[in-house]
Amino acid sequence: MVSHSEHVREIERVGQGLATGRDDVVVKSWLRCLDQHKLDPAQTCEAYILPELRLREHRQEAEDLIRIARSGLENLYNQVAGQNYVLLLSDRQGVTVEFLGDPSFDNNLRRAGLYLGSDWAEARAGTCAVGACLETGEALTIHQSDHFDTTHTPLSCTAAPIYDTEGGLSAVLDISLLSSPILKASQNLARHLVAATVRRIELANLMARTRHEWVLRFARSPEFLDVDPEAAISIDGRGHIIGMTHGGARILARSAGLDWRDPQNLIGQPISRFFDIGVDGLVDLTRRRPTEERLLTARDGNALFAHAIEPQFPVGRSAGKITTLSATRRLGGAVPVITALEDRIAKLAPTALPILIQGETGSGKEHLARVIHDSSRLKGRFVAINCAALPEHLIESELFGYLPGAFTGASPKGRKGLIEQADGGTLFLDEIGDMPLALQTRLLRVLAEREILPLGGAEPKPVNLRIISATHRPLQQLVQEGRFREDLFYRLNAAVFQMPPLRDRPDFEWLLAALLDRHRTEGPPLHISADALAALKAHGWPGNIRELNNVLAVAAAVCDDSRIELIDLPEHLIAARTSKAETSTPSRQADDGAALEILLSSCGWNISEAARRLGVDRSTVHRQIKRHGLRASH
Ligand SMILES: Nc1ncnc2c1ncn2[C@@H]1O[C@H](COP(=O)(O)OP(=O)(O)OP(=O)(O)O)[C@@H](O)[C@H]1O
Repeated sequence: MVSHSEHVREIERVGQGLATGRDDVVVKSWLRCLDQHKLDPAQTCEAYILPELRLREHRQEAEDLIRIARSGLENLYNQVAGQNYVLLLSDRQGVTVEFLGDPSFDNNLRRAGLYLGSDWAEARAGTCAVGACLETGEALTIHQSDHFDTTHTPLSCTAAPIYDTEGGLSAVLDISLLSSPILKASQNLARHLVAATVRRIELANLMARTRHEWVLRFARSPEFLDVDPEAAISIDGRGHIIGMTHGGARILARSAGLDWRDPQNLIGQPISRFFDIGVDGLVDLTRRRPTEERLLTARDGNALFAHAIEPQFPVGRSAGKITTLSATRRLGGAVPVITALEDRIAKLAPTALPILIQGETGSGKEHLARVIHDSSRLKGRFVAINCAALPEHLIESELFGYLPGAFTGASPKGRKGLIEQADGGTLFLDEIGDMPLALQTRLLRVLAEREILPLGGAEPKPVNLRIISATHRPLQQLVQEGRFREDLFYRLNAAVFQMPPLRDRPDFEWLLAALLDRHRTEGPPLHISADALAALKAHGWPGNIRELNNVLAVAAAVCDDSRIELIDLPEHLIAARTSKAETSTPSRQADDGAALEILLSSCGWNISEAARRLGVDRSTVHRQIKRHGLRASH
C-alpha cells in the first residue's frame, strides 16, 4: 500500500505531464481533478453522505430507475453473495439512490461512503469509479490507489453507465469492495457482471417504455437471441428509431459510421439507414420464423441475429393510459394508406366531431370506431348498435330506453336505452344506412338537442356523447333517393373515414400476423407455409378481414404442429391456388367477384353456407352476387 505522501507526489507528477503506469482513464480523471475540479491531492476528505431530506428528493427523482433496476441489482448481489461486495446505484449527479450491502458492516460501509446517500460526483470525491464513469460514459475500475483522495484508497470499485432509451447517461451501477485483493485484474470478473446487469436493466427499461412499439433485439449467436440478447432498439410504426439500449446505440452507430456519443444522429432515423430492412420486414423477424433464419445485415456489412417483438396492446381501455399513438397502431402496418388514416385519427379522435366510416363489410369499420374511442380519452363506454340487425319495432326501445309500463311486455323496471348507456362515451351506429326513416328523425333530435326522451317518458334527459356511424352503403345516394335524411347525413359525416377493402391493403401480412396471434393457443406461435400464404394473398376476400379471420380460425384449429399448410385452408382457396399455379403465379389483384364465385361454387351456391364462410349475413351475399352480376353455372 502506498503512503499518503507518495500518492500525493505521484498525482503531482502526473499533473506536470510526467508518465505513470496507471490506466489512461485514471490519468485523465486525475488531470480533471487537478485542472477542472481544482482539488488538492494533499487534502483528504471524508465521504459525503447527503442529509435525509435531500436524499429523499434524489430517490424520488430516480423512482422509475430504482424500480426497474431493482431486480437486476438483487440478481447481481446474489451472484456475488459472501464476497463482501457492495452494490450502489447512483443517479446522474453521482448520488447513491439504491444500495445493497451486508448489514453487519453497516458502520464501516457508511464511513467509507459505500452507502445510501453518498455523493460520488468526481468534483467532490475526486477520482472514483462512479464519478469517472459519469464523466467518461464508459465502464471502468478504479482500484485502490487509483483513487485521487487517499481516504478512498482501501476501496476497489467497478462501475458501468446506464443509458436511457434516448442515449442519455442516466445512472451508474457500481460494485465495490471495502478491502480488496491487491491486483486490479481481480476486478475483471466484477466488470463483466456489472456490464451484464446494466445490459439487462437497459433492456427492461426499453421494454417497459416502448412496449407499444416494435422492439428489435440483437445477438451475435442465435442461441442467445431469445434468452439473453446483447442489445435492442425500438421502432415506431413508420420505421423510425425511437429508443435503444446502449448496446443498440453502438450497433446503430457502427453500422452507419457514426459516433454513439451523438444519439441525436441515431434517434428518429429510419431503420433502413442501418439495416437491410424496413418496417414491413420486421414481421419476418418475429418468433414465427426459426431463430437461425432471423438474420439481418447491417449497412457496414456485419450480420446479426435479430428478434422482432410486435407492439403489445392492452386489452380495452385502462384509465387513460393508452396514448393516442399506441392505440392507433392497432389499425395496420406502416404503409402510407394506413399511416395517413392513423394521422387523421390522432387529430380527430380527441375532438367531439361525429365521424362516418365507410367500407365494405368486414373491412374493420367497428374496429376503427373502437380505436377512435380508445384514442379519444372519453371516460364513458363504447356502445355499438347494429341498425340493420335489430327488428324495426325494437330499435326505438333499444336506442332510447323506456320507463316502467311504457308498453305491453316491457320490463316492470323500465330500461336504460343504448344512447343513455353511451353517455360520456361513444355511440357506434353500425349500418346506419339501414335505419328506418322515422328513427332517423328521432336520432336527429338527439344530435341536435343533446337529449333523449325514453319511451313513455315526459321529461327529456341530457346526454353527451360522441357519434360514430358506419355503413357499407353509398349514403349520399340514399339521400338522393330520399331514403336517408339529408340533414341527418350532414350531421353524421363531419369527418369521413374510408376503410380500404382487404384485397387493396398493402399491409396484408401485418393483418395476417395480428390475426394469427389472436388464434394462437398455448403452443408455439403459428407458422404459415409459403404455399398457404400465396393462396391467402391471391384470394379476393369479399368478406374482408372478417373472412380472413374466419379462415385463419379454422386453419389454426385443424393444422398440425402449429404450421398452417395449403391443405388447412378452405377448398375454394385451395382450388383457386391449384388452378392458378397451373397457369400463372398468384397475384393479390384477384377480383373479389371472381373470389366470391369460386366460394359460391365450392359450396354448391348454398347462400347460407357462403354467408357462414364469409362471416356475413345472407343479404350481404345476395347483394354482392347482384353487384358482381354472378350466376350459378348449372
Ligand atoms: N386492424 C385490424 N387488426 C386486427 N383485426 C381487425 C382489424 N380490423 C378488423 N379486424 C377484425 O376483423 C373482423 C371484422 O372487423 P369489423 O367488425 O370491425 O368490420 P366491419 O367493417 O365493422 O364489419 P360489418 O360491415 O360487417 O359491420 C373483426 O374480427 C375484427 O376484430
